[in-house]
Amino acid sequence: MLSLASQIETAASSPPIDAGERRALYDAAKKLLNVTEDPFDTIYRVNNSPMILTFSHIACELGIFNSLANSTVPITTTTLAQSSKADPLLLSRILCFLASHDLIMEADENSYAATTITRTLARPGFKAGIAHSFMAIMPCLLAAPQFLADTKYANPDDLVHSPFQAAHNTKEPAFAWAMRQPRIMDDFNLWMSELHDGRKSWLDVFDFAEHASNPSADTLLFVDIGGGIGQQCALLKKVHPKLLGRVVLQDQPFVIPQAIPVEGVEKQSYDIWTEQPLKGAKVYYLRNILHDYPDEKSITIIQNTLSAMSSESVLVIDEIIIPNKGAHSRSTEIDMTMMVSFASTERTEKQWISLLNNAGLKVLSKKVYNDATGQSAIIAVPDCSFFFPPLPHPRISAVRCDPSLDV
Ligand SMILES: C[S@@+](CC[C@H](N)C(=O)[O-])C[C@H]1O[C@@H](n2cnc3c(N)ncnc32)[C@H](O)[C@@H]1O
Repeated sequence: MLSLASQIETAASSPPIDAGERRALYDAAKKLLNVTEDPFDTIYRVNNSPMILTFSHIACELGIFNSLANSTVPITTTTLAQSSKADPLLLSRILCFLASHDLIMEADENSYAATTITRTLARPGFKAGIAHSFMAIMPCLLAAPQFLADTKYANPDDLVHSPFQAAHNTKEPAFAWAMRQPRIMDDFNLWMSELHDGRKSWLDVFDFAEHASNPSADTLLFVDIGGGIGQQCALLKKVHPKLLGRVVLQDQPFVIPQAIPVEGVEKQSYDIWTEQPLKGAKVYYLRNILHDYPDEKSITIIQNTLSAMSSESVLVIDEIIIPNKGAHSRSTEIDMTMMVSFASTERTEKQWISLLNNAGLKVLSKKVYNDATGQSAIIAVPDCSFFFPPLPHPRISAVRCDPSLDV
């Protein structure tokens, strides 16, 4: 055992560079931690976990991670107090806490330096993520126990009656409320951009060009329904710059003006509770929309889209699929966030299939593109057999004969 401990020490002082090797070592170390943790360590870790978020947020606001990350030499508490304008005594206590949790390194008495974690926390998008979690989500988590007790532990499914409304003292849905909070929206958008920037996306697992099959300039190529500020339209244009056809971003009237300007992307105000006005697009796309709503409302959104689909159309649903067994903590954490802030849900594979079938869709394929979160592209078309008289849909007839494609 001693030799294993010293091997771990060696690995810690010189971690592998290869991403795969690092991940394997990290996963193994986590397993080891879980089985070796002393009960007192467990209870203190659980009890005090909100402190990490709280004081990381405070340190971000004071610019501590940035100052350390930008310096090649350790910085004293006095200098950090001068640059942050915080009381040196207060700051010394916060720095001591951060160092004890390895978020920064104690180089000497009252002197600190950056670690890999410090540099991570100094990234603008990650800082924004911390601020968003602290200011928007944490109050909902605090309100959740009383809210769930008051509602007799019913599964929250009303987006204007969730811990969010109790926490933020509002009657509005979370998004409508957030739109009037510039700091929250700025942090959220920055955080979402950082989360998805340069990472795998649905376009890595869905062959858009093949599906579009030689579009012309006026082909309605892509409609991103509830597409927010238009990151996926921008991504599509970046990945397929030469593809002809119309790319349309749809969202609420107050969101559309905030969309990022991208040449060739049309913007349209559209309300998802009404029939889709753009008919016969090659690809309709819903990303992180259905997880905001319970099944009944999700079915309405899907059917409003379905009514516009032609035999050439597919619906791409870009959402987390939680495996029926063995979910990753990243996806269950997002599920809890959905519960407390939108009274909504991430869905398991079984729940997705049931929802989509009930909405009159047939799933052609589902492809996971982020193993940790289970974020996936679900490709679906109208299920002709659901309708009477049946709709002609060439893709369906082929698929329906091949039970191996059933997911
Ligand atoms: C969780 S965000 C997802 C945004 C984007 N699809 C993405 O994945 O980044 C939900 C989006 O749905 C939009 N939305 C909410 N209610 C809507 C409505 N009634 N009509 C159209 N869009 C709506 C919001 O404005 C927001 O942009």
